[in-house]
Amino acid sequence: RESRAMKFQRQHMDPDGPSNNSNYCNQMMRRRHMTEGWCKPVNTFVHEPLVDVQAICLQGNILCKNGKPNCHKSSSSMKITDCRVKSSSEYPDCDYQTSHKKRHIIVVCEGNPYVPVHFHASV
Ligand SMILES: Nc1ncnc2c1ncn2[C@@H]1O[C@H](C(=O)NS(=O)(=O)C[C@H]2[C@@H](O)[C@H](n3ccc(=O)[nH]c3=O)O[C@@H]2CO)[C@@H](O)[C@H]1O
Repeated sequence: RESRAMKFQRQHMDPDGPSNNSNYCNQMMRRRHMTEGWCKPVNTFVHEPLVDVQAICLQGNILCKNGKPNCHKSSSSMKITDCRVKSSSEYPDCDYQTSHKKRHIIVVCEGNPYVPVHFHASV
């Protein structure tokens, strides 16, 4: 059974990325198993060391949009890639728009150790 922390890493961590091609999302969304059963509509990959992303849980504690208190915003901006499914995309041929950005990210942290378990948003 995959832990929530490991699921976060599978879905959102790519420290060595991105390969600078427009097909990055199409490759990575498949490789990380987010195109099975459906094309996950939106997914962000973070191109920073895992320890830096884990450290966010000790940084800016903010209220989540759903009112829960366990969101944390990175103190610095981070290299990310937003993958957004194209309106023309038809399962199982999931086709994504790839957008490389530099943003502060907001993650949900939980558990002991207190680590990222969900990607909330980027700002
Ligand atoms: N405070 C909390 N405390 C504890 N748990 C909390 C809390 N809040 C949510 N969960 C839980 O998280 C789970 C989950 O899957 N949340 S999710 O919003 O749908 C994930 C989004 C994210 O994967 C992706 N996305 C989205 C935007 C973006 O820029 N980049 C990007 O990648 O799209 C997904 C859908 O938006 C769900 O079980 C919910 O109950």
